[in-house]
Amino acid sequence: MTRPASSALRPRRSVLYMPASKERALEKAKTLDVDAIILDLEDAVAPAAKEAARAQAAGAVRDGGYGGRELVIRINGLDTPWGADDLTAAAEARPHAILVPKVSDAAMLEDVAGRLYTLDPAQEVALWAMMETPRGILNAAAIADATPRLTALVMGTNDLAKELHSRAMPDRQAMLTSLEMVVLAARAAGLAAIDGVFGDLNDDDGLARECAQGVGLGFDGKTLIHPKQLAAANTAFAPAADDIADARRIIEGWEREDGDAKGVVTVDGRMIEALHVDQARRLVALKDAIDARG
Ligand SMILES: CC(C)(COP(=O)(O)OP(=O)(O)OC[C@H]1O[C@@H](n2cnc3c(N)ncnc32)[C@H](O)[C@@H]1OP(=O)(O)O)[C@@H](O)C(=O)NCCC(=O)NCCSC(=O)C[C@H](O)C(=O)O
Ligand SMILES: [Mg+2]
Repeated sequence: MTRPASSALRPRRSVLYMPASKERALEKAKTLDVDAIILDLEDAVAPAAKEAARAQAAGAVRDGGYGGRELVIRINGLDTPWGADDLTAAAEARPHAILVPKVSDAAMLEDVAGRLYTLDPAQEVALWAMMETPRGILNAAAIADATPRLTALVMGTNDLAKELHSRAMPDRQAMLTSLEMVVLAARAAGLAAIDGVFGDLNDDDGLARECAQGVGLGFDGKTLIHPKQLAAANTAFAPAADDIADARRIIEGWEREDGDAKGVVTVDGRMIEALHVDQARRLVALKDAIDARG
């Protein structure tokens, strides 16, 4: 089985949550410089508003108008009164992906994938998994391999901190093991890895530091909660101009020196092997994908 088309390399620098109950936010998202949008039916929506939010999320996806932005609906868990109907409505609306909350083991995701198969046998809709429970983190590798529908793992650092009984610490020290395990699992299975949210809307320096840390850990992008956070993530997770120029020099040097035949060459005095060329090509492809999104 192949992965859904939305698993192709695409920018996920900025992934913005919005409560699907907020019509104004859904409309505003059409104008924002954002790579992906999560229409939330779960924790940001009060129980009394769940059904209206579900209808509004499905309607927004069906009506479109979001251009090249990736559209994701976060459903409620299948163990809640809303989860099964959310899954049906989301699958029928055909977003790029459905985000499953609080995934604790592979069986949970297999269950969702099994139900989704009857709703979307052509497998157009991908699955994303929230990594936000201690069991989920411990099972990260098995979750990442649970179904070919899965294309991204998303950190849920708020729920995880709650479950761990951990405290906010400098540089997210209490989260580091979990963050690294999720990046490891995602990379081993060829999935995207998206970092958790930064909750303080007035701390621009803190957001920039946390984005830089996410880049360093290997994440593809960051989940966000407000439009004012977009620029920081778009900048931090995009390849820098110097890195792109360097990548192009590596690719050109490799081709000029016939690296495929030699196995190893030097470019500007540096040893270059095929792995460096792969890295360089990935960076250039990401930059092209960002430019193509417009
Ligand atoms: C945090 C907010 C509740 C703040 O709302 P508000 O005070 O209304 O913001 P502003 O007045 O500053 O809004 C200015 C304009 O921007 C639009 N807006 C605001 N937020 C969003 C958004 N997220 N997406 C799109 N547009 C947004 C407003 O409509 C205003 O527009 P205009 O009228 O044209 O000027 C609010 O930002 C918010 O609800 N954020 C999202 C909260 C959310 O979705 N939370 C759930 C995900 S977090 C989570 O669960 C993580 C994970 O599971 C874990 O465990 O860690
Ligand atoms: Mg959560």
